[in-house]
Amino acid sequence: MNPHLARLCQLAQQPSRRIIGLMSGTSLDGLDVALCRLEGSGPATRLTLVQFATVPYTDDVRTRIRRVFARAEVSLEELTLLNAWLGTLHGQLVLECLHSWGISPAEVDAVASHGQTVYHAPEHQHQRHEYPHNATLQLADGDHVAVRTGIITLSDFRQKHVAAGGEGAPLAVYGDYLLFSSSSEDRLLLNLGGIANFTYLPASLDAAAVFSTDVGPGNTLLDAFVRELYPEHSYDPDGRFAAAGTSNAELLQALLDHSFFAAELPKTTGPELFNPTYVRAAQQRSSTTALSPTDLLATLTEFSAEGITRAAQQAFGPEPRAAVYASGGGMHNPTLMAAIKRRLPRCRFSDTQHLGVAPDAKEAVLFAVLANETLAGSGVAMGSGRQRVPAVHMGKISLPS
Ligand SMILES: Nc1ncnc2c1ncn2[C@@H]1O[C@H](COP(=O)(O)OP(=O)(O)OP(=O)(O)O)[C@@H](O)[C@H]1O
Ligand SMILES: CC(=O)N[C@H]1[C@@H]2OC[C@@H](O2)[C@@H](O)[C@@H]1O[C@H](C)C(=O)O
Repeated sequence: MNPHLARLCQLAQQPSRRIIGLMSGTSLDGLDVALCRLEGSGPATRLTLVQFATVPYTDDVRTRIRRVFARAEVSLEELTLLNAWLGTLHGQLVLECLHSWGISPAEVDAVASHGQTVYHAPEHQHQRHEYPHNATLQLADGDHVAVRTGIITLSDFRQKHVAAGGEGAPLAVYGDYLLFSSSSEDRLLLNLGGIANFTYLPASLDAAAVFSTDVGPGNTLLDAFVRELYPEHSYDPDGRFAAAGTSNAELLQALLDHSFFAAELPKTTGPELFNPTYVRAAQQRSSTTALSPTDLLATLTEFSAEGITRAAQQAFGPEPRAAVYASGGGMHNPTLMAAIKRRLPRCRFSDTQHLGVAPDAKEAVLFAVLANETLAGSGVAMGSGRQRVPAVHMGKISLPS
């Protein structure tokens, strides 16, 4: 028997596993590396975050990813080269993190690697009728991570979700449900990444009512315009630029004038739609092309907050009431957080640290949970409910040799 397969069987039967979750999100700020200890599986899962680091990307890495990122047309050569290069880079960054933590690769059971989304194409967005299905593409091939680290690697989690009829995202729902459900309160797990999304976890613990949805832009538009208007910054530091401006009602209205906001939940989106071209078209339509930089950023901040609010109202009526636990980089932007809180006055706000998981680590942790389910679980069933995707095990398995 292939010794790696024997090792896989052994892993599946162990009472606990050490799994490194890797996430490289739409903000391209770096690679999140979360070393987790997972006991059990399914609703009995117990997670301990042992170590966490965000390894910042160099300008060179960002530039290479941006050459293909969210672009409908790219060089096929570039895409091919980047896929292998990013896989090796992610593997190397895992080794460097382990070295700095004083942990040897042999002490890790598996890597759960999300890779880098370069194009997300739900059917409602691509509208290519000759392809009547959803699609999404993540780079950083798992074989390269496995060979570089010597650790069994699970990767490319989103394809199975698409194959089972989903949009390939948000996958947060499965981990959120297993880790953060509580019978004491209705919870909204709000992640403010490049794209914002939330997971609803009812106090009833009814799996059929649980769902996760993208709601619109989080930081992606803010980051893009800050980079253009203030080249020395990559994001609006503590929301200061937006706080110095005034939101423009006409532009906000034009930004919200898209079928995505009325589409049924759950739904997904990405920077393929919400990008500077989208904003400029809205500025043209609303005759607001001459807006000052701070007024533009104030409006984009309100736009993100309003997208979240509309999705919450769509799900729960005009006055949503829940305990909101924030995560993702946008929670460090007080102007954005104030705009969200103002619109959802009946919600109570805190962050996932209060649930035992550092907010910046949450997405990487969730991929470790997905890998744990694939290795040792029996499948998180949500297909009968609002999420409308049958239970599937996600992630392809790469052996190190
Ligand atoms: N102090 C801060 N002030 C304002 N914004 C901040 C601050 N710190 C982080 N951010 C925002 O958070 C972003 C990074 O967020 P995060 O790492 O959650 O994104 P991501 O994981 O790439 O996104 P996604 O979840 O969409 O894949 C930064 O680009 C910036 O917009
Ligand atoms: C296609 C893709 O990579 N989507 C990401 C992105 O970043 C945030 C939002 O858009 C979410 O839908 C998803 O990531 C998280 C981790 C998810 O799947 O839950």
